[in-house]
Amino acid sequence: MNAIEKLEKLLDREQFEKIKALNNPELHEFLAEWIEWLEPDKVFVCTDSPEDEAYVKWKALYYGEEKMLETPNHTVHYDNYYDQARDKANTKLLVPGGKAIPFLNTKDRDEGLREIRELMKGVMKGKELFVCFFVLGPRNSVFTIPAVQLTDSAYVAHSEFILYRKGYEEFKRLGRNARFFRFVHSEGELDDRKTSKNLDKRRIYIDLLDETVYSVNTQYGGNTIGLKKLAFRLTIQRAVREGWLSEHMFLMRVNGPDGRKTYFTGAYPSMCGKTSTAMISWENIVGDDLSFIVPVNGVARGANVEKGVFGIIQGVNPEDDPIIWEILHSPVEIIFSNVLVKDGKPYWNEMGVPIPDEGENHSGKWWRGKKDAEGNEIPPSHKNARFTVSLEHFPNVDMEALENPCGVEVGGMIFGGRDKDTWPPVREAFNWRHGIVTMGAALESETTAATLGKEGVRAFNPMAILDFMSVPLGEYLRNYLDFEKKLRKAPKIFAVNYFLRDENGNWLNHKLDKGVWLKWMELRVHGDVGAIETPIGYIPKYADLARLFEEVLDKEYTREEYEKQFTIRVPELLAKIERIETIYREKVGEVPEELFQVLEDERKRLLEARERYGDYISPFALEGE
Ligand SMILES: Nc1nc2c(ncn2[C@@H]2O[C@H](COP(=O)(O)OP(=O)(O)O)[C@@H](O)[C@H]2O)c(=O)[nH]1
Ligand SMILES: C=C(OP(=O)(O)O)C(=O)O
Ligand SMILES: [Mn+2]
Repeated sequence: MNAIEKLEKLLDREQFEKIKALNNPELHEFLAEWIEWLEPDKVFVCTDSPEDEAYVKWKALYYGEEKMLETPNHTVHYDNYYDQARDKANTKLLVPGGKAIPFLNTKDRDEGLREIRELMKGVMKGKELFVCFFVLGPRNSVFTIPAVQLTDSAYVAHSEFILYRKGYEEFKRLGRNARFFRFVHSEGELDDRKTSKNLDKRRIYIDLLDETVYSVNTQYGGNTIGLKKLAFRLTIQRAVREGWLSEHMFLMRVNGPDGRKTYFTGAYPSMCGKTSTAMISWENIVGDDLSFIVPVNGVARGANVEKGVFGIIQGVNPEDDPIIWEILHSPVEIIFSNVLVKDGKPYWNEMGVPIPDEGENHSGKWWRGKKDAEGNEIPPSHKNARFTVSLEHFPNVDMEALENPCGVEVGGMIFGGRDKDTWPPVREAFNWRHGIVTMGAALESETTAATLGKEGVRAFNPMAILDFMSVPLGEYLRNYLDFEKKLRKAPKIFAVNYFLRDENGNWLNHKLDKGVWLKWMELRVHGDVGAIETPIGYIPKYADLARLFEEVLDKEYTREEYEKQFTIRVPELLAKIERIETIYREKVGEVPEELFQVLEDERKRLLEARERYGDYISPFALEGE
C-alpha cells in the first residue's frame, strides 16, 4: 500500500481530501507513517480556513487544556508544576554516531530515534491528532520555510495559530517543491488537571538530518510549539549552510528625528529583555524573539519568523508596559499560561495592582503561603508564566515591516544579557568583527527561570543562542564573521546591559532607560552624535544622554548616575576576556583565528588604559582626551 492509500484508510473522507489536495509525496509518506504509529482515535487536518482554526480553539476548551476567563476570547492554560520551562537536559540533537560537539547536547541518531519512537508508539490512543500547516517568515518570500505540525494538544495547535502564519495554501502552492520542517508532539498521558503526567519521560529530540523534531510528555510552549524554539535549531543549521543568519533576536523600529525609521535586531537570552525592549511604547515592534537576516543585494534584510508573542507576564504593569497592559485587558484572543486565576480574572507577580490571596494557579488550588513538595513558597504565578497573543492586536506594530516579503534593512544589531558588574549600559563596537567577537561571541548572562535548573549563575551564552545551537560553534561564528563580506554596508553592532547593580545589589537603571539607549543607538547608526572612544568601544557622551533622558523620559539624568553606570571596569573586563578566551581555546575547538586576535587587541587596550587611568576609569576622564 502506498502512502496515499494508507492515508485514505486512516482518515475520514473530509480530512483525507484536505491532504490529497497537497501534491507532495514526501509529506504523504511522513503523515501516513506517523499517523499509523501514533494511533490517534481521530485526525483533524487544519486548512487555512477560519472554521478550522475555530475548531482547534474549541477543542482546547472541550478537552480541558484551556479554560475560559471572564473577558471574551481570553483563556488560561496550565502546565504541570514541574513542566514550567525549557528542559535543557532532555533536549538533544540527534547526530549520526552521537558525535560529541562542545556545548551541544548530542545523542546517537539511531538510538535517539529508537527511544523516541518507542515513547510515541500508540501514544495518541483515545486522543485526537491535529495536523497543522504553517510557515516561518512572511509567505512567498526569501524567508519562507513551510512546516507541518502533528500534535495531540489543541493548546499547542491553538498557540501556533496565534503565533504563526497559516501555511496550508503555501503547501498547496509549493507542491512537491516544499522543503518543509516536521514536528511531532504528544503531551502524553494527562493528569486530572489536564497537564502532562509522565515528566520523567519528557524528551525533545531534534533530528538534524531529516529536519524533524519530536517532543513528548510535555506541554510547556518552549518545549512543544514546533515552530518556535524547536524549529530554531533547524533554521540555524540551514542558515549556517546557506550563508545567512537565523537569530534569537527581536526586530523593532526605532523612530529617529524627522520621521526617520531605523530597524534594530537584539539578541538577549530568554528572560533578559527582548520582549520588553521591542515593546517600548513610543517605538514600533516587528518581532520579539526570532529573526531571519538575509543578505539581499548587499543589504542585510531582517524579518520576523513569527507573527505573535509568547511573552513573559511577570512584571507587566501599567506604568512600564502600558501597551501590553492594555492588550491584556482588552477582549482580543489571548492564552494566559500559569497565572493565578480568581473569579475568572488572571493575576500575575509584580503586576502593580493588588493580587487575591487565593485562587487557582500552576500548583492547583492556591493560597498565599502555600508551599510545594520541596518546601518552597509558591508565588501567585510562575516566574515564567506567559501570554500568547497575535501582533495584529498591538497598536504599535509595524505591520508593513511585519508583512514585507523583502523584510526591512537592519541598521543595527544589539547584544545583551544579565550582567551585574562588567558591561556599561550601552556601547558601540568599533566595527563588525569587534562587535561580533567581543559583544556577540563573548556574551555571558545569568541563568533564568526560562530553563529548568538553578537561576542567577553567570553562564557563557554566545549570541544568546547557546541553548538552541545546532552546529559546531566555530562554524556558526565563521558564518557570522563572513556575513559582513556579503554586504555593502554592515549593520552597526551594539551591546547593552540592563542589569547592572550597585554594591548593595540595587539596579543601576530603571526599566525604561533602555528607551534612551535605543534613541542613542539610532543616532549613532546615522552618525548624528559623537561618542567617547574607550578600550571596549564607543560610549555615549554625558551631554547627549542628559538631553535624551529629558526628551524621551522627561527625566533628569545626573552626572553621578552617568559616571557610575559608564565607568570602565577594567578588572572585570579583563577577567571576562580571560574566561572567554579560555572557553574558546580549551573547550570549543576549531574557532576562527581572528576571534583570538580581536580579544587580544581588546586586552591590550584595557591594559594600556589601566596604566594611565587605574582600574576604574571615569568616562569623563576619557572624554577629556
Ligand atoms: N531590572 C530590569 N528588569 C528588566 C528589564 N527589562 C526587562 N526586565 C525583566 O526581565 C524579564 C524578562 O523580560 P522579557 O522582555 O520578557 O525577556 P525575553 O524572554 O528576552 O523576551 C521580565 O521579568 C522583565 O520584567 C530592565 O531593563 N531592568
Ligand atoms: C519561549 C522562550 O522564549 P523567550 O524566553 O526567549 O521569550 C523560551 O525560552 O522558552
Ligand atoms: Mn520574550
